[in-house]
Amino acid sequence: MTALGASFRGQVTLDGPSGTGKSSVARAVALELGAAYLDTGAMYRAATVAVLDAGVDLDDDEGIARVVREATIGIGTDAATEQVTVDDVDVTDRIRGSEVTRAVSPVSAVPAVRRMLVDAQRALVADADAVVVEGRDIGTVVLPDATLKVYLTAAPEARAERRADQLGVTDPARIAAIAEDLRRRDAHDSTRADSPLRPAADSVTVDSTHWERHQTIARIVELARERAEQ
Ligand SMILES: Nc1ncnc2c1ncn2[C@@H]1O[C@H](COP(=O)(O)OP(=O)(O)O)[C@@H](O)[C@H]1O
Ligand SMILES: Nc1ccn([C@@H]2O[C@H](COP(=O)(O)OP(=O)(O)O)[C@@H](O)[C@H]2O)c(=O)n1
Repeated sequence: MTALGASFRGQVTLDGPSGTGKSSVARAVALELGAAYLDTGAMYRAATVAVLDAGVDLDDDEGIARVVREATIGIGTDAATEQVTVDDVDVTDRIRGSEVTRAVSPVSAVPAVRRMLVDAQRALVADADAVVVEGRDIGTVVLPDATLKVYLTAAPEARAERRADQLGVTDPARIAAIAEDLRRRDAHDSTRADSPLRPAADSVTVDSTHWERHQTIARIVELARERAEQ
């Protein structure tokens, strides 16, 4: 049957390092496929807000796990809206701030935190006929039987430039600091013991270095429709 206009049923996972375009691309792919959407990074960021507000040390794995267990993280699966809450307080803007960005990798490396959030992620998408889920371990751990697994990459310079543009930063010294921050977080995410960032064996790598955003979106929609028809 023809792919054009056909409704998509299945799961698409999008993993990759920071600044490759996962969030913006995944949301657009979900809208185009008429699918639900889950930003798992936003969940780890919300957990980090709870940890920071509790004043727990970032070396204290047990303390971190206790705070995250007691926090109620609210996140929707509608690609058209973005709202994240912690204990009913809206943290949608705060989770993108530099304080949270600096602390999120150590919080997300705590195995007990990952177990809680992975369970929550599976529950959130369990009833969806079609869903796009993005993060670091979605194809490898959260949804190992997904219809299509994409590993999104881009050259480090392109990623830093995109993040700088997104934040409205033009000063070369600040762009260099953003690049260093991405490098440090990717190294932390890729080398942690529990569910490190890596491509799933059955993933398709999409390199967006020389592509416009719309080209990346079109390629992933095409791959998803092809896969769903097989
Ligand atoms: N292919 C692309 N070319 C140029 N800019 C892009 C591309 N993909 C995404 N962007 C931009 O890069 C920035 C970072 O994207 P984002 O979706 O936040 O990445 P991630 O979720 O992987 O960290 C956004 O401003 C986005 O619009
Ligand atoms: N599935 C996921 C998603 C995010 N994360 C963690 O959460 C952090 C923030 O994820 P994000 O997707 O919001 O980050 P960006 O790529 O948008 O910068 C990552 O650096 C990881 O440390 C994770 O461990 N597992």
